[in-house]
Parts: sequence; structure tokens; C-alpha cells
Amino acid sequence: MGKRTREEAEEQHRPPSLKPEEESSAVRTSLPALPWMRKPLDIDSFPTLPLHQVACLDARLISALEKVGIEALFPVQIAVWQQTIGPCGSERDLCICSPTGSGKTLAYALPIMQMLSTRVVKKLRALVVLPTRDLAIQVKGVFDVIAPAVGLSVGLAIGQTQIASEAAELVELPRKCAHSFSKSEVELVGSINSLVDILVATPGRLMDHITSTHGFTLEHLRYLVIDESDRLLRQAYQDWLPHTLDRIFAEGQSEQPLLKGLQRGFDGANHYRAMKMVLSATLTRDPAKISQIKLCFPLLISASAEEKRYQLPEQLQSYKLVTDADKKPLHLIALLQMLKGEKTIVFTASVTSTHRLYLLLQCFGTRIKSVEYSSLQHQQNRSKALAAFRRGDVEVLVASDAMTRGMDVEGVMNVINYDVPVYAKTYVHRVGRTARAGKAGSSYTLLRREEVRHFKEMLQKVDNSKYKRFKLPAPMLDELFPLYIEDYFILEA
Ligand SMILES: Nc1ncnc2c1ncn2[C@@H]1O[C@H](COP(=O)(O)OP(=O)(O)OP(=O)(O)O)[C@@H](O)[C@H]1O
Repeated sequence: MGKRTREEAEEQHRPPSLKPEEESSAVRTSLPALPWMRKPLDIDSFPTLPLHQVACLDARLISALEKVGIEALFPVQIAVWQQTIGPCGSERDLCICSPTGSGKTLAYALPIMQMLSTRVVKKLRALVVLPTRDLAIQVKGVFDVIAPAVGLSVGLAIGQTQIASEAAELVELPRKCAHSFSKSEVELVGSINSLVDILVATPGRLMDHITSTHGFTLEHLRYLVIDESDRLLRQAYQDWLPHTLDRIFAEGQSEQPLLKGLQRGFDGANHYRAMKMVLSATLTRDPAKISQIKLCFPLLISASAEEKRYQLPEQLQSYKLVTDADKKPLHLIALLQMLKGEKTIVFTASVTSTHRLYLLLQCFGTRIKSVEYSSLQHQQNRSKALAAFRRGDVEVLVASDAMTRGMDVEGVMNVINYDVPVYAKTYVHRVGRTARAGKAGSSYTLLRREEVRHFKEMLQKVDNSKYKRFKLPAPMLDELFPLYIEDYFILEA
């Protein structure tokens, strides 16, 4: 079993009171501290465009997209397309802040595949970094559906297998050379071929390949994508970025914007610069964090008009249920009964409360079929639970915040915050597991009376965060109470 990613280790051992840091209040002013972030390119000014009307979109990509039911590109995808491939394609680094479920993955994947579709020799030219294994597997799945249509190969580096077998999927060493040769001997022995054009990786395993996989090089990189960037720029991951940037620029890349390149985009000359795309629904505005990325002539592409820090999906309906602490489990069970037949994710505050709540729901057997998802489980079990939930074998997934970011499961109708998130950022990513791609979805937050005020204050930072009070029918609670008491105290014993 590969070692836990930093994210998993961090989540597992983080005391409940120590949540992922929210940006310090110093940067949460209405005016971003960085001048170039004050005039974003407004995503809302772009249309949803049918594929055949997207300038320069390769016909092979159109047919690959149509095969998976995609008929048009969303506004964020059009905005990014225009800044990379379309009429004003340029080599500016892009920071993209767009709500959860708005299609950020394809926003960067499409231009990358289009630009690399004309490559002659296979080299590692695009690197996509994500904070967790399951997210990386999901994003690779998006590339896998489309990349073959334009003859591109996609690799995965997440530590699910031994590094030697993973390296063998990424780099083809000359026959005579074993993994153990020193790097200089390998170079002497003969040319080393990359087996992938695009690599999707988690930070830990990326570092392993940079430091120890012979023939693994970033010298040909054209795109560096940092997805869920505010998570990746946090303390726990910090060493991967400087090492990666050093390796990119140490191997012949120019850090400076190239005037010619800027005017005409990639003009076929061989003096490229690795273009960076930095994305999140809760993109950081913190200059100290942004400066780590060494952005070049950056452009902010953002959905919200900046009067609020974060934006929720337009189709999301939000509700709150106020209850006493000892009745929260009963209210959850009653709510899940009401939502029966709909895919629902229940978020708790920690891995231990995820497990306890899962055990309680097990007492209700067939009434509520659920699985648990947290870094308390080994990767295989977590992936099995997610697969069962994706297939619809079970309709309730009890999850810690390991499930919060980016995970895209078709048909999730409801998100329940069993424990109120401490930070608005966590709230945005949790409820963003539903109401995706313009579809409808609902969020329910269970609040103890003493939490109502904090919850209201927290939502000050979130746009369109209207929520209604939700009351469960008393007869349902009365009917469930005896059953609940019996099971709950068994569990408590
Ligand atoms: N142009 C499109 N047409 C239809 N569906 C799309 C389109 N683009 C993306 N989708 C679908 O929308 C869903 C959300 O896409 P994606 O996961 O890229 O969103 P996101 O903005 O990255 O969300 P998050 O911030 O939560 O990571 C996915 O199921 C994806 O298949």
C-alpha cells in the first residue's frame, strides 16, 4: 500500500479544533491586495457556447466531447479557451476562480489537449497537480475520455503502486538500463523516451519521481496546472512547488514573458515558457501564497463580481435545521428517511465522527444503506466506497472533509452538514458536491441553537447564500424516537 498522501495524513491527525486555515483576515478585504486581481476577466460575461461555434476547437475533440454527452462549453471554459487558444490566445499565466461544479477541469484540459494535439514527439508537456489521490484519479478519467481522440497519452502518479512500476509507465529507459543505474549513466546509455504527454499527480509522488526516477524530466513542460490551488498552497504541501518550479526553469525554460510569445501565443518557435493555470472555487487572494507560484503576467478569470468572497452554484437550495445536540442523530435519520431514493452526502467534522455516525446508520440497516469515506480507511476501501456510491448501490455516503474538494459524483441531490464547518471555504466546497453543471441540488445544515450565530456570520462571505429554515414533521420524529433511543444507547454503551 502506497504511503498516505500528505493530505490524508494531515486530515487523519488534525485535531478537530485545527481546521484547514482560512485566509487571514488581512487578505479578506473587498479589494484584493494584488493590483492585477482587482480587475478580473468576468466569467459571467461569457456565454455557454455550442461546440461547433467554439473558435478553432479541433473536430476530433468535438466528437470525443459529443460521445460523452457534452454539446456546449460552459462560460468558464469559453473564457479560458479564449485566453489560451482563441483569438487572443497568449502566454499569460491564468488564475481561475469559478464556483464548484462549473466545469473548471475541462476549462484547462481542453486547451492543453488542443495545443498538444499537433506534437510530433511524445514528451511530458503538461503536468496537473491535485491534493488527493481520488481527485487525481477523477481528473485523469476526464483526460482519458478525450486525449486518445487526438493521440495523446496520459499518466498518473499518485503512489497507488510501487514507484518503480509507476516509473515504468512514465519513462521508457533504454533496454540495457536498469532502474538502479545512476542518472548520468542512464543519460550516457542512450535516449530516454517519455511514455506520456500529460501527467496527473499528487505532490508527494511527483516529488518522488522528480528526485529519483531516471529520465523523468520537466524540461519540455508547456503547462503546469495547480488545481484546488488554495489547498495545495497550504503549509502541508509546501515543498513540492518550489522544487517543481526550480526543475522546470532549471531545465532550459524561461521564466520571463516572451514578447513574441505573448503577442502570438505558442508560435511554433522553440522558445516556450511553461504556462501556469491555477484554479479553485475558493481561490486564495493572499499575496504571500500567490507569490510562491512565480506567476508571469497573470490574469485573473473570476465568476463573482467580488462583492462576496465566495460564490455558490446558482441552482443550490440551502436549508438549516436547528436542533438540540442530543437530538441531532435523530434529526439526521428522519431527514435521510425523507430524502430516501436520492443520493446524499453527509459531512461530519472529523474521521472519528464519520465512523461513529456510519455505525449509527448501520443500526438502521436497510432503511438507510450507507458507506463511509475518510482517510481512516485504506485507499482501496475508500475507492470501493466511492465506487459503490457512484454506481448507486448505496444512496448515502458519510464523509469527512477528504470528500469535500472537487469530487464529482453524478446525481448527488443533497449534501447534509451534520457538523457545521468552521470556515466558509469548507462550507462552499462541501455544498458544492451537489447542484453541479447547472443541475439542481439541496444542502441541509444541522445546527445546535448555540451555532446559529456563527453559521450566519460565516455565510456573510458567501454570495447567494440564501437559506430557509427546514422543519421535520413531528409525527416522523415521534415514530423514529423509540427505535433511535434503543440503537443510539447501544452504540453509546
Ligand atoms: N461543457 C459541459 N457540458 C456538460 N457538462 C459538463 C461540461 N463541463 C463539465 N461538465 C460536467 O460538470 C461537472 C463538474 O465539472 P468539474 O468537476 O470540472 O467542476 P469544477 O468546477 O472543477 O468543480 P469543483 O470546484 O467542485 O472541483 C462534471 O460532472 C462534468 O462532467
